Amino acid sequence: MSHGWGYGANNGPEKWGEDFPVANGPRQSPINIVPKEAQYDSTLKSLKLKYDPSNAKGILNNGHSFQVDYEDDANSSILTGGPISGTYRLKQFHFHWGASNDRGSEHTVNGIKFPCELHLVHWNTKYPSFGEAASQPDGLAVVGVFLKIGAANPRLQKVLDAFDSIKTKGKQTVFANFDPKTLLPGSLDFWTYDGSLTTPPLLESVSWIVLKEPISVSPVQMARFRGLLFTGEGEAPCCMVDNYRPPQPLKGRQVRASFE
Ligand SMILES: NS(=O)(=O)c1ccc(NC(=O)CN2C(=O)C=CC2=O)cc1
Ligand SMILES: [Zn+2]
Repeated sequence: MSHGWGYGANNGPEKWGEDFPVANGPRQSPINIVPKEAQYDSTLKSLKLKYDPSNAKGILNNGHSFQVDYEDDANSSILTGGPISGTYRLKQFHFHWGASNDRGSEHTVNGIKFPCELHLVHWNTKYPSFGEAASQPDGLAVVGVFLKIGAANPRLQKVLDAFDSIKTKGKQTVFANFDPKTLLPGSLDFWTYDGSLTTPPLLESVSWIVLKEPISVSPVQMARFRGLLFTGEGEAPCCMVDNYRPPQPLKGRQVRASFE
């Protein structure tokens, strides 16, 4: 691709391998999760997420999604337990969604697509920085949460209310005092497998932790996600939708379940 990667016909997931050959690697993400083929692992610890809301810094439209960035210069917003060993720090969270409610998630369950998927991105503090960790096989841990159509989710409101300030690519605004734990479902039951970033550079450094229980989002709230733009101010507007990579080959990987 002579131009930057994206989700269009000329620069989308089917083309990423031209600039990022790891796209065809042995541990790519996302995947289709088949619960009946996941192995219950009683040695998996329960997930521990401890977030300090004051670590929230800002919210940014990066032209592929929007992300909420966190201060990560101390162990104040961390993930421990689950399949990982050691302490991983929250770096940012973001979402992937569809142009309509029949698609949008990256992971699927028995081939079912959800309209949206939340990713909470953490890096292993055994490495000096996110960038360093992102190039290591045990460098990152991403918690994935499915969103399903239902009642309006009041926990999303603060994020949605920031959209008017970050409509176009490159726009960002202050986003303070937000605890991402409020976005999690009641159960922390999860599936886990070794995978990758789902966007370029597609680095194979992610321990994926996908929660079984979805959270709700209303059709009106989903419509507001779709009001964001991939494009920058003054460019021909292109709605930020279908910013998801489809499931990738499992290539013999084992998916483990924290629950029976
Ligand atoms: N969709 S996903 O697999 O959770 C996924 C997660 C993360 C990234 N990339 C980054 O985090 C890039 N990045 C840096 O390198 C430093 C800050 C930052 O945002 C790409 C994909
Ligand atoms: Zn993501």
